[in-house]
Amino acid sequence: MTINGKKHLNHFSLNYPNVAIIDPPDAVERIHNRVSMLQVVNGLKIPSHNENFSIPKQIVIYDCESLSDPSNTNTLQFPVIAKPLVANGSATSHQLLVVFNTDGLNGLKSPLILQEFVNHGGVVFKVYVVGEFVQCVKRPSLPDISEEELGTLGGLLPFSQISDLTSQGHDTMHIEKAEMPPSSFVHDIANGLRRAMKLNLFNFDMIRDTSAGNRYLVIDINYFPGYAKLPSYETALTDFFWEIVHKKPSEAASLEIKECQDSSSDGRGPQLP
Ligand SMILES: Nc1ncnc2c1ncn2[C@@H]1O[C@H](COP(=O)(O)OP(=O)(O)OP(=O)(O)O)[C@@H](O)[C@H]1O
Ligand SMILES: [Mg+2]
Repeated sequence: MTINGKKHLNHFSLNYPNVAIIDPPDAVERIHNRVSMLQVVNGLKIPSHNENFSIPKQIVIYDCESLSDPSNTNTLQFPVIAKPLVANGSATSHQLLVVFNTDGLNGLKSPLILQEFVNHGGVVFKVYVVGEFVQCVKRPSLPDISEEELGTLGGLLPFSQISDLTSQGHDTMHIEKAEMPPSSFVHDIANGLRRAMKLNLFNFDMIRDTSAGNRYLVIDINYFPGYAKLPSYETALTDFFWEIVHKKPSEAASLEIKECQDSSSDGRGPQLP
């Protein structure tokens, strides 16, 4: 059954008043677009830390002809990553390219976003969220691109070929050595995103700027990611679902997300932590 939009959701909830809506479809839809996905990060307020977070500079291109006008792209510094605007799990929406100079812009297909590539030591921090459960893991990422290399590279390269650029591409020592971001910082961002997006089951990718060790950039948010890569995912997910199934509507009334989704008025049943 497809639930596509609020009208259907309300209809569904009225017919099945004891069914809990874990995450509303319109909130999931928001992270299927790489612009609205990261807007939420820009608006996020968390307690102060020595670390700060933002998103990489990016622009959206709806029409590739506009790429031939330098005034549309000269706010960005090369290299940039070209990402399809839509990020919905389809194979084409995850075909990314690194563009090294203006020549490379000719080979792109719209609609897309152009996002500045930030050197980050070849490590991405993947933060998994399951309700109030938060866990950060390190994973290999693209290698840094030096200014010297940049001058020698062609117009653009698909991601699959980037890891061959440097010897770091196949070496995992740098991942083991990489320091984790402070746990309280990660938790504050995760909880802030969970509330702002009104989603419980997602992960986000964060990188640490090599040139400023306390600067983190959120680059991607995925709904219901492959949790199998997360150690202990079975208990995190079963605890979460157990709590939902056993939570009475009256208990749910005091939960934070309830502020944003009034279940008593639309008959959706219990809302979630
Ligand atoms: N701005 C950036 N600077 C440097 N590296 C980046 C940047 N954006 C993305 N990357 C690298 O590219 C990878 C894929 O990017 P991203 O997650 O945005 O694409 P995706 O298609 O949504 O990927 P996935 O299918 O893993 O969710 C990241 O994990 C990271 O290694
Ligand atoms: Mg993604």
